[in-house]
Amino acid sequence: MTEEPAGWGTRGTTGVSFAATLEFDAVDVRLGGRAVLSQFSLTLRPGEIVCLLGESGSGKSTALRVAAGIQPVSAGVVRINGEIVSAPGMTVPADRRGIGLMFQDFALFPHLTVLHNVLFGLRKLGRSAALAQARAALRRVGLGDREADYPHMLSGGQQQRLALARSVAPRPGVLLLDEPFSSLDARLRETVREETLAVLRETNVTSLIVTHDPEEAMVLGDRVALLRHGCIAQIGTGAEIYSRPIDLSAARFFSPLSEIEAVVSRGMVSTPLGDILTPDLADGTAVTVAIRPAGGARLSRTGPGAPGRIISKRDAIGEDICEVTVAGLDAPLGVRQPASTSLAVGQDVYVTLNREHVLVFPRV
Ligand SMILES: Nc1ncnc2c1ncn2[C@@H]1O[C@H](COP(=O)(O)OP(=O)(O)OP(=O)(O)O)[C@@H](O)[C@H]1O
Repeated sequence: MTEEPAGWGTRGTTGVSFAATLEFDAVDVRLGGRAVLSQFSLTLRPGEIVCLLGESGSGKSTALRVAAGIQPVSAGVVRINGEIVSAPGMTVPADRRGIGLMFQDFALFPHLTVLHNVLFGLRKLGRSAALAQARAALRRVGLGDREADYPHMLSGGQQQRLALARSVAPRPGVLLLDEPFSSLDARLRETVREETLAVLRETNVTSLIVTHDPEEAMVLGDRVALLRHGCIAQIGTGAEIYSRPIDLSAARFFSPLSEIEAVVSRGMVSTPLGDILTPDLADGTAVTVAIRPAGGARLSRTGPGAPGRIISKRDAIGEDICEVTVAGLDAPLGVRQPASTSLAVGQDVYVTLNREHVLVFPRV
């Protein structure tokens, strides 16, 4: 097992795929008598990267298995490049869909060398073309000098790179990735994620990535689809979903929130942290005001602002994570802000809201 992985290969040297469209059209999947996917519709444009984000059990992996042809559908159709590949009673098998798969456990063949793991997916090519394509893919992920090794001789990060090389070497039209970084430690994950994204961009392969990590989805996806109970609750760019979540539960998915209940009066809601204009809501509407720890409120030693007191403070890398009591609030307010030596537990501070990171949802 190698502890320190070597760097990745030269960017821009991956073969290019003929990117395909992938379309789920009103797909239902029933398992064990329950609806796991329900009227699930989603279209990926050629070369687009879409992340499926959702709670455990929301149906993300099932959607991926449907696209892969491993899971039959109970209703609806799936099309790849306009051709129906799944319909009730008809499932084109995975190896005839022009897709690549990458799973969280990498699913490498332990008894095959690094090179033969990649060659496995290139059996349809002639020997010399397959070798050239496999070696180019291995060089691109920085494993050009490891082709005779076996997977167990690679570090976790290198195994991930081998899995990526193996899945893009055949130049699939669609690549399906299920939690591809979840087995890597946090330090490695960021680099591997960046380089994987570079490879996906270079190959221009249409990619559907399953993740339960909102930050990962925002970093990777051209669009992010938020799945809830087997159908898409919201879809948009990561920034759109983060800044304009459709409801409180979508907002909670991205970060913990401090929540204040209030009622709209004269076009605004009054909170212990100040007034918030709500021109789109009728007077008398009961709302939840949700404040994000990162950016929602700011602490300073001098006013203006609502007076509060820091009751806990943790040091994250470059950030302070504080809890602040404010008169009139039922629970302490969570605030993350750039690290400052001037803030300490027990200290009196002033709290100001940043409207851009404060969300107001009508209560249902
Ligand atoms: N073979 C099966 N029989 C019955 N229920 C199943 C079967 N496979 C999956 N399910 C159920 O379907 C639901 C969705 O599963 P799925 O694996 O797609 O969710 P997920 O969003 O990928 O979750 P996770 O993030 O935990 O992997 C879950 O409630 C699961 O228990």
